[in-house]
Formats: sequence, C-alpha cells, structure tokens
Amino acid sequence: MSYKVFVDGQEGTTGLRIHEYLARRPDIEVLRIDAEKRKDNAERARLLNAADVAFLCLPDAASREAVSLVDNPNTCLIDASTAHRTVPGWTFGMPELAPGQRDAIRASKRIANPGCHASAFILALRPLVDAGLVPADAAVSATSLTGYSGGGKKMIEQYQEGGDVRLDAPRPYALGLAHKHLPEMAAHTGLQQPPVFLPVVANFYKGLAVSVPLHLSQLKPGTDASALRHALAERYAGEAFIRVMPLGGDPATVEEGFFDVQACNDTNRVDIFVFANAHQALLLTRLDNLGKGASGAAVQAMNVHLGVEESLGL
Ligand SMILES: NC(=O)C1=CN([C@@H]2O[C@H](COP(=O)(O)OP(=O)(O)OC[C@H]3O[C@@H](n4cnc5c(N)ncnc54)[C@H](OP(=O)(O)O)[C@@H]3O)[C@@H](O)[C@H]2O)C=CC1
Ligand SMILES: CC(=O)N[C@@H](CCC(=O)OP(=O)(O)O)C(=O)O
Repeated sequence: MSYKVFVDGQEGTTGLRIHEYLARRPDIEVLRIDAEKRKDNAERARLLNAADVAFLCLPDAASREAVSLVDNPNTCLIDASTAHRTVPGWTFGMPELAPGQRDAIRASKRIANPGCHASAFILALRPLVDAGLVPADAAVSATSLTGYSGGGKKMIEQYQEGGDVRLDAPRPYALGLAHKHLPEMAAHTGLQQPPVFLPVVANFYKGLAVSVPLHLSQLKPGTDASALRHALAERYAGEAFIRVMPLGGDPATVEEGFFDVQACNDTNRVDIFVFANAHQALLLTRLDNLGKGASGAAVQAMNVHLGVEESLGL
C-alpha cells in the first residue's frame, strides 16, 4: 500500500525536516510543488486534493487558507501551525495525550499538531492533573529554554548571519504574557488557567526544555515528588517516545550538576524529569523542537492516522 503525501510549506524549516523523514519511507509517494509555484493557490489546491495526507508547515494565515482549498473528503490535513489547536472539529495530534487519543487521530481528517513549548508542558502536566495531584485550578508557571530554529527561517537567518552581539546571550520573549501556545496549554492539560509562561531563546540551533516549578503545599495533600513521578511513569508506561527519568535525574545529570537541553536532539523522544527537595518539585521536560516539537510529531501523527507502525521512519 502506498500513500500520497504533500507538504504545503516544503521549503520551510519544519517542511524540510518532514521531507527528511519521508525520504526513508518506501510506503510513501511524496508529491512536490515547483518551488516557484509554492504560493500559487491553484497548484497548492491541486496537490492538497491529490494527497492522502497533507502537512501544513505554514504561518497560521496560510494554514487557514490551505484548509479552505481542500474539498477532497479523503485528504487528511496535519497542521503544524498554531491555527487549529483548540478549534472544534480538529483533533490534537498528540497520541500520548490520554487514552483514546490514538483512536481519535485515526478517525480524524483534521489533525492539529501541538506547539513545541506546549508539547513539553502538556506532557508533564496532563497526567498530574488527571490524577488529581495538581488541582485543575492550580496557578502554575513555566519557563522554556529553546534553540533558535523554533523561530523558523527568519530567526535562523538572523542568528546565523552573526554580527549582533545581543544574540550572544539568551533572550526572554513573549513579555506581554500572551504567547500563542497558552490556549492549548490550558485546553489540553485540563488546567483552568494557562501558566505564566516565559520562553527564552538562546544561541543554539535546536533543543528545548520546559521547566514547571511546583510547591508541594499547593498540590493534593500528601503529594511528594515520588507520587508525581509515579503518576507520570504509570501514564507513559509502554510509550515508545517518552522516558520518565529516575527521580532527581539520570546519573550524568546529577553528577555534572547541569541539565543538557540538547540531549533529545535528532530524536522524536521526550524526557521528563522530576527534581525535588522536601517542599518543592521541579518538572523539567526536554525534546527536540524540530523532532517531537514539530516534524517528528507530525510524522508520528500521520503514522497513527494511517494505522501503520507508529515509529516508522522516526
Ligand atoms: N520551527 C519549529 O520548531 C516549529 C514550527 N512550528 C510551526 O510550523 C509552521 C511552519 O514553521 P517553520 O517551518 O518553522 O516556518 P518557516 O518560516 O521556516 O517556513 C514556512 C514556509 O511557509 C512558506 N509560506 C508562507 N506563506 C505561504 C503561502 N501563502 N503559501 C505557501 N507557502 C507559504 C514560506 O515560504 P518562503 O520560503 O517564501 O518564506 C516558508 O517556506 C509555523 O506555523 C510554525 O509556527 C511548529 C512547531 C515547531
Ligand atoms: C524560538 C521561537 O520563536 N519559537 C516559537 C515556537 C515555535 C513553535 O513550536 O510554535 P508553533 O508550533 O506554535 O508555531 C515561538 O515561541 O513562537
């Protein structure tokens, strides 16, 4: 069985990476658009409607436009943008989200893939909220340290051009406290309010780690760090792409005393850590923003949708 797959936005950062994954797949015929026609709506419509699966690796407005070009009921759209992640009729493309999510992805023709920061946040919090350890009305905060490829072609150019000393140091952003991932962070964790969220971009290509500090006194009475870790490990037992690390970190992290944000790069893996003292815990979740944070996750969602081996090509 061979599937036709088109990437709208094939020349972009996530689109190029998806092509690398697809190149390993004998079961996939890639439909390509001529580079000079990549913004020609008639040509995009032809390819979108010829595809069994089309990835949208576009800015939000162009993604919405792509959706309007599709009239073939068999075309499954997997949108990497922020446009549809909390929109009714769209399925959140995170198979590990909750029991039943794989069936929903399999059945849906409209799949919205999670944002990179949101993926790490949701994977760490959702099992804890579901288990009642973190109350749904908890007020949490989160920080994300990310490589600059998360900002797409423009930001990559800016960093790689060099010559601007301001880019040497990490840069906090989204200071209006309205980052575009906040709605999905609340909607898909079950938290009643989004976190106070501070992303920080720094001068390395890719890799991302989201940290969520928790005061144990604000959790379900009696909750300690091992209860947090246990709930995560129980939820993700058997998941191919999620590792719940030993309490306090793996030996390398503990011995060196520094956290390696890039250790999941070039994988589709997510590592979740719980660090703690007697009164506080810190959830720290890392992934490759271009892997499980974007292109890897999109291919994984496609595999689930098509009913093929979930880790094929990843
Ligand atoms: N980079 C990352 O880590 C992640 C990105 N995402 C999301 O994925 C989407 C794509 O991001 P990314 O690949 O980084 O972005 P890029 O800026 O690298 O690429 C976007 C591509 O879309 C093309 N494009 C823009 N408008 C249109 C249009 N109207 N019709 C057809 N093509 C168009 C651009 O063309 P041109 O070549 O002319 O610029 C470019 O090639 C975004 O919504 C982003 O937010 C999601 C998760 C992580
Ligand atoms: C460094 C940087 O700018 N990163 C992007 C995140 C990219 C991403 O995953 O977001 P979407 O999937 O929602 O596009 C940002 O924080 O806006």
